[in-house]
Order: sequence, then C-alpha cells, then structure tokens
Amino acid sequence: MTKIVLLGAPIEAGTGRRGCVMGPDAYRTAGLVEELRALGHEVTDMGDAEPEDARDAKTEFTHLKELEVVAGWTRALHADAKRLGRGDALPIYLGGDHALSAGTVTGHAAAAAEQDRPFFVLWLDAHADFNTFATTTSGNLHGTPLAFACGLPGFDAYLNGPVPVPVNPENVCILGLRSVDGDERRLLQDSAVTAHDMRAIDELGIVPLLRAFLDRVRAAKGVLHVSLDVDFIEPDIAPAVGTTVPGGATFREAHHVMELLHDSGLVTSLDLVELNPFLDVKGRTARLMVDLTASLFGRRILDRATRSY
Ligand SMILES: NC(=[NH2+])NCCC[C@H](N)C(=O)O
Ligand SMILES: [Mn+2]
Ligand SMILES: [Mn+2]
Repeated sequence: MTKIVLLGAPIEAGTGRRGCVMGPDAYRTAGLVEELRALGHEVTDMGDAEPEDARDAKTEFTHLKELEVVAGWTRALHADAKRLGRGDALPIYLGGDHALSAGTVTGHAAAAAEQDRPFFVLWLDAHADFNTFATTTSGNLHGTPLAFACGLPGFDAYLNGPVPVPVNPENVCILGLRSVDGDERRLLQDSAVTAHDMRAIDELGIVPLLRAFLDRVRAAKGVLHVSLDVDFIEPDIAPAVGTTVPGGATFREAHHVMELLHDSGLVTSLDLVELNPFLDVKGRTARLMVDLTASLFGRRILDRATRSY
C-alpha cells in the first residue's frame, strides 16, 4: 500500500494552444482515483493548485509566450512540491502542460537535498524540453523545464532568482527522444544528460536502457522523479497532445516501462503532463494514461507466483 496524493496543475500557458487546463479533470473522469484505490493504495485528491502572481517576471527576450503565467505556476508548484517532498505520501501532479515540471522537479530536488538523498529524473518524452529563453524558437515555455531544472543560465524570471538546488544533469535520463531543435541539440550534447532516442530503443530495446538507469539510481540510494509526457507514446494510440511526433513508444513498451518502474520501488514523485482532452478521441488517451499510471502502481497481468518465467 502506498499513500498517494493527487494535485492538479491546470496550466496551458506553456503550449501556445488551449486545452491542457482540462487535463486534471480528464484524469479524474477517466477513473484515476478509483483505479489506484482498487490496487490497494490510499489516495487523497487535493484538488487543483493555483498559480502565484508573478507580474515581476521579466526578461530581455520578447518572443516568450505567457512568461508571467508560467513563472506564477513555477513558483506555486515549486513550493507545493518542496512541501510534499518532505511528507510521506507520493505525489502525482496532474497536468497541465510540461512547463509545470519546472516547479515540481525543482521543488522535489530541494526536498531531496534536505534529506541528503541524491535526486534523479526520468524524462519520458518525444522532446528534450532543454531549450533556454535564448534558444527557444517557438517561445512555448513547455520546451524549457528540463534545462531550467538542470540549472542552465538565464532562467531567473521563473523563481525570481536562481534555482535553489539544480538537478545534476548526470542524474537525468531522457527516454523516447525523436524531436530536438537545432540549438537545443547543442545544449543537450554539451550537458551530461543521458539521452536515449528512438533509434537507441530500436537497436537495444527499451528495457536494458531503463534498467541501466534504474541500477544507477539504486546504487546511489537515490530518489526518482518521473515526468511522463503524453507524446512519449505513439500518437495513433495517444492522440490527445498538441505536439504529436510519429514513431513513439508502443502500448507494450510504455506499459513495460511502468511495470519496471513499479518493480524498482524507486519512484517517489510523478508528473502526468501535456494531456489535451480537447484533442482526445472518446477519452482514450486519458484512459491510457490512467492505465499506465496503474501499471506504475502495481497493476500486472499475472502476479510473480503465477508467471512461469
Ligand atoms: N513539452 C513539450 N511537448 N514540449 C515540446 C517542445 C517543442 C519544441 N522543442 C519547442 O521548444 O517549442
Ligand atoms: Mn515535454
Ligand atoms: Mn513532448
């Protein structure tokens, strides 16, 4: 039994299009609370967070979309995540777009540092979200949270100062990459982030790549934050996202990742991001995300005793 808290983060300002504000309610409608309870967990839905007022958020760059709104969410969620990271329940953040992870990742990094636990991040995404204010060409700030959390320069507007505890890029693994921008690619190459694109998954298989990372987390006695972007998954089966890229993780790959994460026992916080229910087909993406979350929290086809391998 795990104590789980759900916190909605209905932000869509990071995307440049409408719809992600409906994400938290779509997860509730798709039965997230009921599925987790059916697995024996104690679940508390804390409702939705609210952004702070961040009208002071300013930069020299004029092409950034909704910086003040994104900064307001970053500050609020950073504080929420830091508080929840000190508690004994496992938080699931219901997005909302991926800009929300600027707050949740840095908040959990700060809480882990207080407890002297090495902090690791698994970023399941078609994109690296490793742009800075200087490199983003779209101006969509959901393309920036991982660069921010890793302490790349120029982000002071988000938290009205530097990131208190930047994530060590050596402790970050991106899995599922298939869309990286030009300057973002250089930033990623110059960083110590482990980045596995779809070719690596095709050649080596998703399981060994993930196992190697989980072994490192375990060896370091670390805590693991997982950030699951809907576009990690193949768009044919997960259409409800504004930034679909063909060639994503299959149904079985995605579930297998979740099953391995469950077996590892290492996950201490989770973001579910980028679900845009306005783009969904009869709720199938919301239901798939709920099912994947259920796999991460122990749903399995056969239990170990019954499985003959
Ligand atoms: N969280 C996401 N879906 N991010 C997509 C980012 C796309 C592109 N790299 C950009 O910065 O505009
Ligand atoms: Mn993303
Ligand atoms: Mn993405």
